[in-house]
Amino acid sequence: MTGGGAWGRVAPEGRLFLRGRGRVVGRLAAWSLLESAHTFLGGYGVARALDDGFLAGRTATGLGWLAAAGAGALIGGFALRGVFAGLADLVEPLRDGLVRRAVRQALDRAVADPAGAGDTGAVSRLTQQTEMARDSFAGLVLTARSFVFTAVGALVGMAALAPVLLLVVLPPLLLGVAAFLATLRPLAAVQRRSLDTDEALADRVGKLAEGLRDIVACGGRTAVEARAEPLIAAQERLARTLAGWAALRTLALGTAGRLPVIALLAATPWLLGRGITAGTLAGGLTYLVQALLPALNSLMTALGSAGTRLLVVLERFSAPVPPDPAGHGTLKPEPEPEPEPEPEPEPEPLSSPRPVRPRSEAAAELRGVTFAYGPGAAPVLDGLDLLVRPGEHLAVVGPSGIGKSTLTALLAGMLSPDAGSVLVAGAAARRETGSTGPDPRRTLLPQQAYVFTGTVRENLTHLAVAPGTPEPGDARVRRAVSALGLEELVARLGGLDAGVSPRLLSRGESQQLALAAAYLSPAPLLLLDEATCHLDPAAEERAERALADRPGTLVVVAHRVSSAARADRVLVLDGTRAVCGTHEELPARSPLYGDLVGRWNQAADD
Ligand SMILES: Nc1ncnc2c1ncn2[C@@H]1O[C@H](COP(=O)(O)OP(=O)(O)OP(=O)(O)O)[C@@H](O)[C@H]1O
Repeated sequence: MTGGGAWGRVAPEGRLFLRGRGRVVGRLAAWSLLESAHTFLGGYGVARALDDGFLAGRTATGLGWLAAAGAGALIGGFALRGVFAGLADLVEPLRDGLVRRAVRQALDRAVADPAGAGDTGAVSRLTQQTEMARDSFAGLVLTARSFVFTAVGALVGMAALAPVLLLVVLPPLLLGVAAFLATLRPLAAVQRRSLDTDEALADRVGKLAEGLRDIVACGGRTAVEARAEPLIAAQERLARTLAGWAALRTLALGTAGRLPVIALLAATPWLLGRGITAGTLAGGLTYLVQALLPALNSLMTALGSAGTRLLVVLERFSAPVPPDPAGHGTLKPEPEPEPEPEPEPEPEPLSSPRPVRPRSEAAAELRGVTFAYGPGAAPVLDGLDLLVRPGEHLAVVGPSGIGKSTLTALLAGMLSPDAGSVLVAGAAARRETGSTGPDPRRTLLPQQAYVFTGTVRENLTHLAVAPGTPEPGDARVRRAVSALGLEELVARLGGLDAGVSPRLLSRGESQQLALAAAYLSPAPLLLLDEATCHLDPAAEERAERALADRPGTLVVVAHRVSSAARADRVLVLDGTRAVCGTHEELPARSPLYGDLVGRWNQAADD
């Protein structure tokens, strides 16, 4: 929406509001007229005091005229009292009307979307924004009225002193005011867009912050950055535009405020030549410097700040209430760029130009790894050796808190060992600081699945998006969906290009989407840290088999014995001891594993 559009919606309502309040406006105008008398007397008194009094040697007359000007100031003060009383009658009904409207909007939204998060902006509209509108409106009425009646008093005064003064003063004054007024609409439009973009950015960054750990762990930085960047760039552009308009406004203010004074001073010899007296000149300057310019200054400041603020706030109140199942409020961010068309032909999984491990080396290796969370803490892993073969499916089991997640974090390069080394594809596991984008060597899926607001397709392919690598094509995405058995879920969500709202998904459904994303990831090593814990045994089996069949190595932190039984080998963590072997041979070598299997079988028999 543009500022012009906002104005178009707000202006008729504003006219309607004022039309119903003719008497209040009339009372305000009457009090303000008294202010004009004050302005008139200010300049006229000075001119007469000089010409008829002090310069003519009649000091008493001069003092008399100055006293008259002073009395004008008293009248002005009295008038202002009446103005404030009238102002309350105009401003309070506006506030009441806005409060009523905010409540109606919140109710309408709740009725339109009973399952939604509700109108989250209603409280702000009811409190802060209503007060903001009231203050801005009061300030605007006060200054606009003051300017109009001061200008009337000053211009009538100049005309009474010598109409030729108007010839000199009016052109620069009108030029500056016109230039200033011309900046108002574009400025409001930019401010409105800037506010929208700022809110959209805050919304997006807030959501990203919630899943930051998972984004880093899953190597989703590039995909996430690609989505936030257009908003940041738009905000930067708007800030520059705003600064440009603000500079123009300052220039206009300077023209209207200072140029008439300079013009009057520059025209002094010409004016004196046409019989204008020193007192008349002093009176003209008094009108400009003491009345017109301060009033103009206040008006422009109020219009520039309170005016545009009022426009933006009122526009929010007059916004229709759209059904918003995602609960994102009524504001629209800058449109995001259309996604690039999908390149064809599509590459096969793992055949991307990224680093591919040589077949001969270990997929991952721990050599004498010791790790503790802190210098004084007991080590979680102590001298652990482990070699994960290329293409192997390894399950890690052990009691809660034994160090399974710590092990996957070391393999994911998120932690560094205190002693020993961790290698992935033959190189140190630690990710280089500053590296961005999906990790080309491995993908870690934590228990808390990362699903973001975007399309189903984006949620499935974000781990496969990297600079220089084409996105997976439709056929590959559908293969992943079918391998994981997600056809029904994808259909229910509305297809690959339908939007996903993470809060509407169950934890199991989120995990299934994340698993499909891992399936499409080209990284040769997949690390699943209880990433199937919200799936039923059948869905878990299907997912694990699909991921194990995918070219590459799979390490799974298993929370069911059935999951371990499917793996090529099982690593049992038991205290600081670790035993590794096949599901069949392990019960004889690890009492803990034997116990686990025994209890599992018994539960199955029951
Ligand atoms: N960030 C941390 N700071 C300090 N201690 C930690 C931290 N993370 C884990 N620990 C501790 O390290 C030990 C191993 O934790 P870890 O999460 O690796 O175990 P786990 O086997 O994965 O447990 P679970 O099966 O419950 O997830 C636990 O005692 C845990 O309390």
